[in-house]
Amino acid sequence: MSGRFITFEGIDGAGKSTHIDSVARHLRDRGADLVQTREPGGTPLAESLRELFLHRNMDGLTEALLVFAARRDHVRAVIAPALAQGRTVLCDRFTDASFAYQGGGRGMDEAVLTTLEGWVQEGREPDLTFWFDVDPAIAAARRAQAREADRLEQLDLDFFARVRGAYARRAAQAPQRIVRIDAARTIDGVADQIRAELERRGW
Ligand SMILES: Nc1ncnc2c1ncn2[C@@H]1O[C@H](COP(=O)(O)OP(=O)(O)OP(=O)(O)O)[C@@H](O)[C@H]1O
Ligand SMILES: Cc1cn([C@H]2C[C@H](O)[C@@H](COP(=O)(O)O)O2)c(=O)[nH]c1=O
Repeated sequence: MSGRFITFEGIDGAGKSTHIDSVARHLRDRGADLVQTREPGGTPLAESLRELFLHRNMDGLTEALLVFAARRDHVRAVIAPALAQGRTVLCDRFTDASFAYQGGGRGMDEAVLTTLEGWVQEGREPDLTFWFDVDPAIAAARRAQAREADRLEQLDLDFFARVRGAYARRAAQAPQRIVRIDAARTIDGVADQIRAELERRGW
């Protein structure tokens, strides 16, 4: 039996990383054999591409080609084998981020992204995606408290408003898969929403 593939999405600083470990604990306590990973990244090659992606200037198409190249290696080497073994994969970002950042944020043609998605994923997509939705100004304030900004995090609020809008459109297109989390709430309030969704699914 194929394992479950769960992804975590949202604008930078929405709070995804804060909650992935507790989702992992919740699922392990219920017997899941887990793989925790992230994008861009998750393999030595994809982590090298991540460093280039986060720190070198490039246009939207180059960004898309890099994240999908990293994804191809990650899917082949980590995600597909784990799912084939019946393991649960928790991934901090996946292809929804490409539609949100390169599509919504950079204005890339979605048809190009859809073609890359088809080549790279060969029909595989997440079973469940938690979309951490928060106002870009709140996310920016959280990031400013937490760390130095990387290349994308230095972009303005309009960029993140476009990214957020693209996530909202993706969620509307896939309401069974993409679950909106109100990430403006307290950390405990966000954790409650996630736990409720996992329990609703009996996971
Ligand atoms: N609900 C919340 N309320 C207040 N602060 C929060 C909340 N969730 C997370 N934070 C804080 O905001 C900062 C960013 O959180 P986190 O790193 O989890 O975001 P992220 O979505 O993973 O960001 P990125 O995608 O850029 O890595 C951290 O300092 C975290 O402690
Ligand atoms: C997968 C993916 C990611 N991005 C962007 C989104 C973030 O700004 C960074 C990753 O950093 P994080 O700390 O892991 O959130 O990369 C993107 O633009 N396109 C993608 O497909």
